[in-house]
Amino acid sequence: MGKNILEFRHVGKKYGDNVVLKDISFDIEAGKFYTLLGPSGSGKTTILRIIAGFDDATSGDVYFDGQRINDVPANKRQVNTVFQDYALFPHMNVAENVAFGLQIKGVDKKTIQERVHQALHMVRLDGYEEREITAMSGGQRQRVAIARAIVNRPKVLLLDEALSALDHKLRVDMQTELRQLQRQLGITFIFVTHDQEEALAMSDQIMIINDGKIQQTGTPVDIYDEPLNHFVADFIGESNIVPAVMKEDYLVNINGQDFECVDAGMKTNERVEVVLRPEDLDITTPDKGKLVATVDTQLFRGVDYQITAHDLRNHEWKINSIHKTTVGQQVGLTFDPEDIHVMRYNESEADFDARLDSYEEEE
Ligand SMILES: Nc1ncnc2c1ncn2[C@@H]1O[C@H](COP(=O)(O)OP(=O)(O)OP(=O)(O)O)[C@@H](O)[C@H]1O
Repeated sequence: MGKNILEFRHVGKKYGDNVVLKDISFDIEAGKFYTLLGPSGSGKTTILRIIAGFDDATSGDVYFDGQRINDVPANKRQVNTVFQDYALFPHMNVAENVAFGLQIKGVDKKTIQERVHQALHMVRLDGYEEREITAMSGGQRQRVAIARAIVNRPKVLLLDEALSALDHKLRVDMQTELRQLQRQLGITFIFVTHDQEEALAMSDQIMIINDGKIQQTGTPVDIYDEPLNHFVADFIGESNIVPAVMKEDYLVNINGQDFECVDAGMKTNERVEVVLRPEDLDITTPDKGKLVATVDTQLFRGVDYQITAHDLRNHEWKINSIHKTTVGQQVGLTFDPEDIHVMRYNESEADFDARLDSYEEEE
């Protein structure tokens, strides 16, 4: 484990009666690329604002490099922010925009010039010093905004939906660039997005937030393969999420049938949810399938077919397969027991039983 640059301990935030963050604790390791991922209104920007010092936590403690910083003003923190709209000064040229923060701090002219030069070089904008902001493209403005933030040599760079104003192609290019820049600079990036593909592609660690609570923190692979709860499994990628009951440590009853699974440490008769990703399911003949289903839709996607099918209990399954089917065809669904991911069920038992009942009644 590396050193923590930032720690939240039981941080809560309220605006009036509106509870926006609920007892949030996490550690941010120095030099890594973190992504805060969650739906609109989940509290991502609020976390960034508390880190930057633009907003106060209502309760709890925030530590930066081991020091409590709740009362340290924004301009005294070693943190810079790249905003969604970049917030550049339109009446200044590129170099003046990047130099602004250093001028405010009273840094001497020669040093400013050197550092502006360096910062523009880092974002591959050498030679653009005199260019007016209004004569720069969206992607170039994005780079100026990043240069303006890194020129201060912050220990942590916060990026709030920093790529969302760019078109798709440029956005994908910038994802690679940002990732390279972070490695080159070796500073901690905390990137906010509601785009899961962006989060999976860029991050060392993803923190999934919903409803003011951290739902799960982990590497992209952890989050995708081992979601902790229904929200995470549903939010990241496509999933089949099915209520099920544990029979033994390694046996789970799905849809009235027992399936071997990896021992996930659940109790016998525990109510669980099972996640099977569409790419983990495949199509075979009905006699060879673990489940029998009827194809409802099929979409050709170049590399494979995206298929939906309903089983004998009328439950819908999403399958990605290289095997072509026809709508209305009866097929078998296969999967490898190792790909069954079992999750603890967080809702009340009554809710679960109602869901299981309705599922079984569909027969
Ligand atoms: N200054 C404020 N006063 C009152 N409520 C606020 C204030 N700022 C944010 N909120 C509320 O706090 C909640 C979380 O907002 P926040 O901006 O952190 O969400 P977010 O996850 O960043 O969303 P988005 O992806 O839409 O930017 C929202 O319900 C929002 O309405």
